[in-house]
Amino acid sequence: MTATLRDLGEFELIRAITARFARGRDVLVGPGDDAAVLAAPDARVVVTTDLLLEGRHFRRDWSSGLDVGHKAAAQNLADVAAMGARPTGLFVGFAAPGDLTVDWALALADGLAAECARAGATVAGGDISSADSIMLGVTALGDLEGRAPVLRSGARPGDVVVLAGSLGRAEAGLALLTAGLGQGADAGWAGLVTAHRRPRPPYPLGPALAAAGAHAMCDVSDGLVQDLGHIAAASGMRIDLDLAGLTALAGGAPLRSAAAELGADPLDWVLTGGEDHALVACLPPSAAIPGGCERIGLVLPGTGVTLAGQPTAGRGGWNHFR
Ligand SMILES: Nc1ncnc2c1ncn2[C@@H]1O[C@H](COP(=O)(O)OP(=O)(O)O)[C@@H](O)[C@H]1O
Ligand SMILES: Cc1ncc(C[n+]2csc(CCOP(=O)(O)OP(=O)(O)O)c2C)c(N)n1
Ligand SMILES: [Mg+2]
Ligand SMILES: [Mg+2]
Ligand SMILES: [Mg+2]
Repeated sequence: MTATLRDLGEFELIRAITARFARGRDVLVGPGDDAAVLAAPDARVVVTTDLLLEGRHFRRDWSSGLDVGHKAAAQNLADVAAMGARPTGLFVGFAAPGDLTVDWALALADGLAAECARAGATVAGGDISSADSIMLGVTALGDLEGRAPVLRSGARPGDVVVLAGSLGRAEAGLALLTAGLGQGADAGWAGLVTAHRRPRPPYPLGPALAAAGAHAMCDVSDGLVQDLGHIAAASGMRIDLDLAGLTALAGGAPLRSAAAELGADPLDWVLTGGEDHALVACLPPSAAIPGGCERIGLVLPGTGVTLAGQPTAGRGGWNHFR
C-alpha cells in the first residue's frame, strides 16, 4: 500500500492500528476513549498516555521547562478527569539532547510536580534517554472510586452539553506567539499566552460531573467541534451547539482584541482551538449542573456536530497528519 499517514489522517490511522489489537479479557474500556479501564485487579483504575514533542507541542523559545512540565502533566491528567476519575499517578518518559541545561530538566520536573499537586496526584516513575530533540511520553493513572467510567459513547437524546473550563484561549495564545506578539504581551494577552503554556483543566469537575450522572464526557485537546464529534460518533447522536453561549465565550475582551489584531475570528478559536483541556459532558436533563459548568448545547438524534442547527463542516480541529 502506498498511502501515507497524511492521506489517512490521525484518526483513521488510530482506527486501523487499534483494529489489529485483540480486546483482552481484562480490558473493560480499550482504545477509543480518553483513557482505558482494566478489569484486573479491579475496575477502578483508568490509564491514559500522550506524547509531547519539541517543535510539535511546544517550542523552547516560547515555553520554559516549568511551562512544559505543567503542560505535559495537564494533557494527561485531563484525560483521567474526563473519565470521571481522580488522578493518582504519573509516569514520565523523558528524552533530551545532551546539551540541554540541567536547570531546564529540573524546571520540567518542578512543573510536572506542581501540576500533579493541582490534581492531587504525583509522579511515581518514568524513564530517561537521550535524543536529538526533547520528547516526553507521559502515562497517567486515576481512581474511579467506585463510579462507572464516563465514556464517549453514552450520550442520549435530550442530554444537556455542559462545559467546564476555557475554550479558544490556548489557541489564541499560540496565534499570538506565532505572530511574534506573545513575548512580553501585556494585560489580557499575557493570560492567553499562559493558557497555551500552562493549560488549567478543571480536574475536580471530572469526578463531579460523573457523580452528577454524566452520560458521556471528554476533554477538549483538539478543538470543541472535533472532540464533541468523537462523542457524537461514538454515541450515534447529533450534538447541536448553542450559538449565543459560544458567541458569549468568544466575546471576552482578550480574545476579541487578539483576534482583531490578528485578523482572526474569536468564535473560530472557541470552536476549533485545542489544548485548553476543558471538560465537556452530556448530562441528563434532570441532573443538577455542577457549579463551574455552563450549558453550551444539546444532544439530539442524528449525526455530527451542528451550530444552531447549521453544519460545522470546515470547522475542524487539530489532526497530527494534516
Ligand atoms: N498508537 C496507538 N495505539 C493504540 N491506541 C491508540 C494509539 N493512538 C491513539 N490510541 C487510542 O485512540 C484513542 C484516541 O486517541 P487521542 O485522540 O490521542 O485521545 P485523547 O485526545 O483523549 O488523548 C485513545 O483511546 C487512545 O488510547
Ligand atoms: C509549537 C506548537 N505548534 C503547534 C501547537 C498546536 N498543537 C499541537 S498538538 C495540538 C493538539 C493537542 O495535542 P495532541 O497530541 O493531539 O493531544 P491529544 O489530543 O492526544 O490529547 C495542538 C493544538 C503547539 N502546541 N505548539
Ligand atoms: Mg482526551
Ligand atoms: Mg492522545
Ligand atoms: Mg489530539
